[in-house]
Amino acid sequence: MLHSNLLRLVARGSSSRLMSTATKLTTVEVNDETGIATLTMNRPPVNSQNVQLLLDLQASISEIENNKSRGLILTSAHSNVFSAGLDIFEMYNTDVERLRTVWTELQNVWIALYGTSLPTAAAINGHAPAGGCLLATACEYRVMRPNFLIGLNEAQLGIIAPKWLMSGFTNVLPKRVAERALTQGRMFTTQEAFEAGLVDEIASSKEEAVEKCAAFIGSFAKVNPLARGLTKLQFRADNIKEFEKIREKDVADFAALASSPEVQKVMGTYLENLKNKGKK
Ligand SMILES: CC/C=C\C/C=C\C/C=C\C/C=C/C(=O)SCCNC(=O)CCNC(=O)[C@H](O)C(C)(C)COP(=O)(O)OP(=O)(O)OC[C@H]1O[C@@H](n2cnc3c(N)ncnc32)[C@H](O)[C@@H]1OP(=O)(O)O
Repeated sequence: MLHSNLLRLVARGSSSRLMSTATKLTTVEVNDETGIATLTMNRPPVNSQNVQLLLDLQASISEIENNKSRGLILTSAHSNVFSAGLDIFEMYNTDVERLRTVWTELQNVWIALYGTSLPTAAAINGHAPAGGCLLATACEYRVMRPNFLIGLNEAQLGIIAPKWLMSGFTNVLPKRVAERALTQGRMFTTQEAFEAGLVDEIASSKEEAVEKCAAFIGSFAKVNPLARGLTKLQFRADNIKEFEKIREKDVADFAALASSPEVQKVMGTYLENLKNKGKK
């Protein structure tokens, strides 16, 4: 019998191990040769981030930190979407407590990923709007497949992303480019994202994206891991401190904003458009 919380299984041949987790919406596979863990989001159809996916992501990040992996690659099990961002269905017509939980768990995932000392990279094998872009930009390196879209489109939805949520984005883009993109709610094509520096490389397949991410993580092979990790965290310390200061208030602000009739109306219209898109 497989125990869901501790067994390590031989998954594909002898070169990688699927680390069993208590989770269902993410999997963790560690490459035996490189020691790098691949964390795959698997919530069909578009990895929209409901509370369960956010909890599973946290559990998988902890597992990777605890199993002495050399780095973490975040990717998606789906062919054309990395993650569609927060699950709008879960935020629509719900109570304030649920909204507080959604936001608290989004914060928890972000800080776990942004604040890990492990080397991290995102193999972006599909669209990455809003919360999808948030996860990708929490990583240190991004490789994306062609002809997809990535960006923080909140302004287009009439909503405001808090500063911590933008900080991965503003870390990697020049201030002027970031300001314009955020105020426009701009979605970048893969090529545009590459030219702007939002993604570091383009790969023609998911496998190639994962390989390029592994090569980035491998580039630290000769660097002392403690020195590397502490240096990374010094770069991120200001954003993390700012976030910790406003964390509680941010949950209250989000719950108030997302439960307001105006934003609920935006969500309703948005969901209608998404549903109608499927019928066209
Ligand atoms: C509107 C938000 C309001 C308030 C929040 C307030 C403040 C928060 C500030 C910032 C934090 C972050 C917020 C977010 O992340 S909000 C989510 C933003 N996401 C998007 O705008 C992406 C929407 N989706 C798409 O653009 C496309 O689906 C996508 C390009 C990802 C994939 O396209 P594709 O053609 O492959 O699939 P679709 O047919 O469009 O979708 C398939 C299926 O999935 C459902 N779907 C898509 N996205 C979501 C989602 N984010 N949440 C829930 N469900 C989603 C879609 O309805 C389809 O369902 P079905 O018709 O049943 O098959």
